Amino acid sequence: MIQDTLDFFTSQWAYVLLAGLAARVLYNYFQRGLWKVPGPFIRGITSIPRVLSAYHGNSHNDDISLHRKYGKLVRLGPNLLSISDPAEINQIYGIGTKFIKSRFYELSSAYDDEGLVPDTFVLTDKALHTRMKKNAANAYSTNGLIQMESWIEPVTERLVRKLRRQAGQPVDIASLLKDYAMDAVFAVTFGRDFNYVEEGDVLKMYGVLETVSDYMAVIGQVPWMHKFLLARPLVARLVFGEGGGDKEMFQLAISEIEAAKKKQSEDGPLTFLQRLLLNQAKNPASINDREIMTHAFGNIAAGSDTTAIALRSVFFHVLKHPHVYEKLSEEFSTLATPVSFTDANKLPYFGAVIQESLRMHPSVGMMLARLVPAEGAEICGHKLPGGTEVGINPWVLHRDPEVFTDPDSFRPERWLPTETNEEHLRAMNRCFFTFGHGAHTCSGRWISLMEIKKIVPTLLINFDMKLVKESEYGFKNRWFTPQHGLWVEMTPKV
Ligand code: HEM
Repeated sequence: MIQDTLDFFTSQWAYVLLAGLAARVLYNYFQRGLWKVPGPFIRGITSIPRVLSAYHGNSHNDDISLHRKYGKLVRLGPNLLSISDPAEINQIYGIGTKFIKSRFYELSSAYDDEGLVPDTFVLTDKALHTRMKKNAANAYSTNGLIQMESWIEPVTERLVRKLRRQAGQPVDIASLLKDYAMDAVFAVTFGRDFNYVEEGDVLKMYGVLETVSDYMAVIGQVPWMHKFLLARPLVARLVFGEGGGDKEMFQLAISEIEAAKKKQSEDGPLTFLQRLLLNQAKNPASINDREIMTHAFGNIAAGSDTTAIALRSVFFHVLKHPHVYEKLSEEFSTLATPVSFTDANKLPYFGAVIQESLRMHPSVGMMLARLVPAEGAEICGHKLPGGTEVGINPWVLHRDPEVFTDPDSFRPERWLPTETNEEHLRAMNRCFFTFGHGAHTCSGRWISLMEIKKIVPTLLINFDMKLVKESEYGFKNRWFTPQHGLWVEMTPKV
């Protein structure tokens, strides 16, 4: 009997394979009642088109097109739904939400001898997440920020000096801005930097961060594969080398903590790290060394590429639109030098230019994915079962014409009360997703805004800037959306 069955399967293997495949396709499509959600049929049966879209670095445009065709809720994969509906923001991302981060984030989770490193970016444990948010809140606050500002000053001066040396020839500021952002985030975090602006990637971190970002973008669409890939120590060693990847960054953060502990003082402008050590000295139970290390490491991983992308977007859009350049230069003429964050933060047109540049080109190009809680949820009129992966992609929401009129046009004026009424402005601000939203909103938002608000006026005050070789500007969506080829001619003003 058994032999007969085996004989049947071996002689008819092609049909058996086809039947298995058909069963899987049907299961994918009809599973969990998601078949009623609008979207292309193929997206409901397999993740392959989604993986390919991510691989080609164009998933933001694919997602925008799908939403324009299918509406506010679109099925992007068998268990993956994209949402572009302001009415659903609170339910999914609000402070008290029951939705947690999806398995997508496991791909960037780091582990040490004690287990999962408690990086707020990946935590699904709400209590631990709240503790981590709280124990560094004053270091990320605008109050803490003013203290950290002076640490960025030497980095800003260094960049200006370098650009002066390169005057008269086209300079690709895309890579320079990345070096600047790296030095700046090191400077505010540790009170010292590694002179990326002059020396380049001395710590060999760019390759690691790029690999992680590429990996998240593509394998993040099929996160079950992670356990066969970088989650395996052997594979991680093959990709990053012995002791490579996050381990070296941890080590760096740990040695900075040890050094900072030796010269701890409340005097002078505090760095991010000193602020956390002070919190620990005042209330040892509130934060331990491992948590301090995690925050410091998180700053470098989360705060360099993202800020560089934002800076490139601001410069690209300003240089591409001469009337914006002119208006901005006029506003900057009121600023004293060196430019202070407090002064720059008061300029309304500059604020609008930043907001619009970050709307046009958010640093994160894929959905901020969450899991529907076990009891299920109703989203855009559809009852979704627990465990469905849902999320809003900043690129999609920012191109929603119901929220942002003429969404493909760069128009800073839309953010000013002279053009947009209070109610609509509130709605636009709620849909501004560049820094995420709610419980997991970006902790370092003000650190990056401080960097932007200092370096943009500083460069435009010091140089006449002209965009050249515009066709070389572009980007691939790799979860992060890092642009390349921002060629500029810099002419010193004095
Ligand atoms: C323009 C620059 C930046 C952008 C566009 C940006 C964007 C984001 C986004 C979208 C998230 C939320 C991810 C999610 O919900 O899944 C996030 C989280 C985070 N960002 Fe940023 N970021 C920027 C700069 C920074 C900087 C400079 C730092 C640190 C110095 C930083 C630290 C963090 C941390 C720690 C989180 C995790 C917060 C949490 O989950 O509670 N970011 N960022």
